[in-house]
Amino acid sequence: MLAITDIEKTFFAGTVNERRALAGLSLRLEEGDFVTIIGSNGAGKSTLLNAISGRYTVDSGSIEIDGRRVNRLKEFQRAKYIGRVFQDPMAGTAPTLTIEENLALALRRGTARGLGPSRSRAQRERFREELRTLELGLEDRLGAKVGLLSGGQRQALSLLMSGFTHPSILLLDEHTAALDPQRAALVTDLTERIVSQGGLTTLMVTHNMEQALRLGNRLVMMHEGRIVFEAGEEQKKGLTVPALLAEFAKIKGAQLDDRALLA
Ligand SMILES: Nc1ncnc2c1ncn2[C@@H]1O[C@H](COP(=O)(O)OP(=O)(O)OP(=O)(O)O)[C@@H](O)[C@H]1O
Repeated sequence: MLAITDIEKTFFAGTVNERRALAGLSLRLEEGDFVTIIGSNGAGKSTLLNAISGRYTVDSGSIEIDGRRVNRLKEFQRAKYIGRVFQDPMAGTAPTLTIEENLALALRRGTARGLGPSRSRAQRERFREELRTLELGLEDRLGAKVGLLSGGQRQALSLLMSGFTHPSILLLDEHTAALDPQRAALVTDLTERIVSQGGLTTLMVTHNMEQALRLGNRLVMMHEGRIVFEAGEEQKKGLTVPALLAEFAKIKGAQLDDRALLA
């Protein structure tokens, strides 16, 4: 469960560069909710994810994860509740470690216990099985350094690792945006599978409206640090890209030809 109440974040307050990135935003996700977030450039989407993860502290308001207020916790202290896959494929995995070592680290983080040698063979078999489902041929490359993998392969691995740790909240920050269309489609499919298999409570930022409509059970649109449109489970099923554009056009000052939102 994630409960965000009336959060504010202003960068460079009181200077000519002042930017009010979050302007009294509230959002609540129940266990298993998968919410997609769309919005124009500078709407505050990344700031919202950074506020949840603890990269930025908010100026006011509260953030609760599973009923616990986390405002004062540092990013590394929140990490045990939060999984995150970034736009940059280089960000989510340890490049100098092998695929097996990365997966083992994720698994250990999730279960909080070490593995004896007798379990390591079973563990390796489990990794092979899991990797096979990605259909990227990684099951035969357990000893390969992750730094040698392609962007799509690394994003797929990051998602798999998120499934292992079973975070209270999974944050996906335009995690398919840097991939070519074919790999983006593969990672989108994988996202759907891992989130639904794990019943993960998930927030996904995307500029791709088709993806925002296809994935998740709820959708929110942000503009100028606020949520300006929200579609629940039933409403989302009936939504189309033109309908979303029409909603966006209703917002004061918004341009229908906003390239970022149309992408
Ligand atoms: N570290 C920072 N320092 C100063 N200003 C920032 C910082 N991070 C974000 N901002 C500002 O806060 C506002 C919201 O930015 P944010 O990156 O959250 O938007 P976004 O919705 O993720 O945009 P995009 O779709 O372009 O990634 C913008 O005006 C941005 O310039």
